[in-house]
Amino acid sequence: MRPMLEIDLPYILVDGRRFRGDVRRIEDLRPVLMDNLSEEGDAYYMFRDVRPVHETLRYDITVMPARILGREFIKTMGHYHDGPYPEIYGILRGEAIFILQKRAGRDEVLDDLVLIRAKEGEIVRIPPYYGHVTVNPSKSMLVLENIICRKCRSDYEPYIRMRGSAIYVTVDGIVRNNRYLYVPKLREEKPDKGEIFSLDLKDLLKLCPYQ
Ligand SMILES: O=P(O)(O)OC[C@H]1O[C@H](O)[C@H](O)[C@@H](O)[C@@H]1O
Repeated sequence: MRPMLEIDLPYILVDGRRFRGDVRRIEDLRPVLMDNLSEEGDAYYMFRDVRPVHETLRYDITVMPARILGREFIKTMGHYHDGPYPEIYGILRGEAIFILQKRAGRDEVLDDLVLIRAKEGEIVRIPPYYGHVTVNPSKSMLVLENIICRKCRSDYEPYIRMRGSAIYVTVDGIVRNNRYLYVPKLREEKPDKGEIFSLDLKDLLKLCPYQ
């Protein structure tokens, strides 16, 4: 069942419990943005461990108000995981574009690039070894839920070094990031229907391989 959620930034109430989020600022996003920007302010809010799932898994909520940064729609920093950890996202409110990419040995050479458009009531799975960025391409607030293995750490360095993912989602459409040396043809995939709390625990436990 989806959580009862009230948003009063920088706080949220999840099933009646109040949490204060960690804030990702526009200044933090600067190194991964297409355009050079002098703007400042809050970009998005990350609320971690806000509902129990299982001792090995963490459930987070991310709230990203709509905003345009230069020509780009607001997005997450982007990261790879430090091991073979998949991740599952659900869209609680709004619309999202997920950009997934898989490296072929070096940060600047990819062997897969995938775009997934998802809206409220849909699920997106991040496979092991895929880096991922989530964009809010709309005029409304995006609210995401995600479940991830507690052991998993995020590696932001490749996204900072490459100045974001291989493509940017802008008001003029998709723009290629020319810092990448080789990028395969962009594939578009569909999300699944559903909410992550309706998934089987057996399915969710696959998020923590080898335990
Ligand atoms: O870590 P970022 O690229 O900024 O993305 C933001 C989100 O990423 C992960 O999925 C975390 O589990 C979330 O807690 C976080 O809010």
